[in-house]
Amino acid sequence: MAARGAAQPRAGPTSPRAAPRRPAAPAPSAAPAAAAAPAAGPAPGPKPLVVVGSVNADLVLAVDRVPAPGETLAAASLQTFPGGKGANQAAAAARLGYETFFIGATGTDANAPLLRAELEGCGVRLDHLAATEGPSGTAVILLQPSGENSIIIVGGANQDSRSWALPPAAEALLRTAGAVLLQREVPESVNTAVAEAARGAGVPVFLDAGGVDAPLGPRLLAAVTLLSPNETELERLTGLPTDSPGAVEAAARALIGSGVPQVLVKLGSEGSMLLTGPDAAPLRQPCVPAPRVVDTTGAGDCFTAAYAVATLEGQPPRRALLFASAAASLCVRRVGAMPSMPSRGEVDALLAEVQ
Ligand SMILES: Nc1ncnc2c1ncn2[C@@H]1O[C@H](COP(=O)(O)OP(=O)(O)OP(=O)(O)O)[C@@H](O)[C@H]1O
Repeated sequence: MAARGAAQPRAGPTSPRAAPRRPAAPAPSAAPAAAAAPAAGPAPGPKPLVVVGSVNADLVLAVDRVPAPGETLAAASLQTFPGGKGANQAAAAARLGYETFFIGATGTDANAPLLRAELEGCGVRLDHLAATEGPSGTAVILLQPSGENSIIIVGGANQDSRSWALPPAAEALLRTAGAVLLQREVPESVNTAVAEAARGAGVPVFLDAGGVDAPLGPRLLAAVTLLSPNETELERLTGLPTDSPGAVEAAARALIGSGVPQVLVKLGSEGSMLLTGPDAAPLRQPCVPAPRVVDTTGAGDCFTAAYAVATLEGQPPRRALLFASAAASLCVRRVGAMPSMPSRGEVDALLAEVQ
């Protein structure tokens, strides 16, 4: 199975990027309402989305098979793709036209400029993208003819503590964001510190559960506003089965019972399910069918980011679920992770078609 956030080889060139635009509606926040702006001054703008997380170079080697110990094999091709769940989600949100900052770090290797350029091309604000001496996060993917992947991950800058000594301006950004979006490809201590800082300032924290197969610490869980696992992650986190809609709901309720205010479960082609509280009925959203599913890599990242954007724009939960499903449906129609994130225009056009 592909590493979460790892890109697959893509056939075509990177799709054209739309310039980010400001959202139409003001972003809701758990923070106390700000004092009204003086009549003569400019109205405060919508608050940005801040994504904190990983950025990777995915090196895809096409091989006949995995080499045996001591054996040297030739690869038929080598392709390098930008990836990492944090970068994928930042790219998805920016492509949807919402002002999005990415806080993370590349290394100082030859892949760093590629990663920076790809994020920039998607319209992501990189004011707080660090360059930590050493390798960038890297996934070496041995892609076999059967489609099976064997993967070696180099944490690189994503796991380097020097990447996470955040400057005061980045910390201030976290406290004034509309929402903070996290995943699990950086150290848990980083996620916990970021989530606590944001939550302490009244900023909603969305956590995508993908990235590492390990329990979530109680401090992180306590600081999260919305947790979004896929069904495998939900099963691992709760130890409960997720093999039927009823079982998924029961497992999601178990997470709510452990203190997480909202749970958004991604169910692949089965769609998604949102629980907004212990007594709330589940909101179920079928997927928006794709005429041809080409590559589901990054669909979960696209979905979580799109849901965060819709929420920041003030869309009610049911509408936000549909918006995220439409974005993810477009994502699975194209190859790759970051290159397959749809533009706002594409999502609006699909929504107009399916409504
Ligand atoms: N075959 C499909 N057709 C249409 N939409 C899909 C399909 N597969 C996934 N989606 C959409 O993408 C969303 C997220 O997909 P999925 O549940 O596979 O996330 P994930 O497991 O986190 O994915 P990944 O790890 O590949 O990023 C689904 O809730 C659904 O809306």
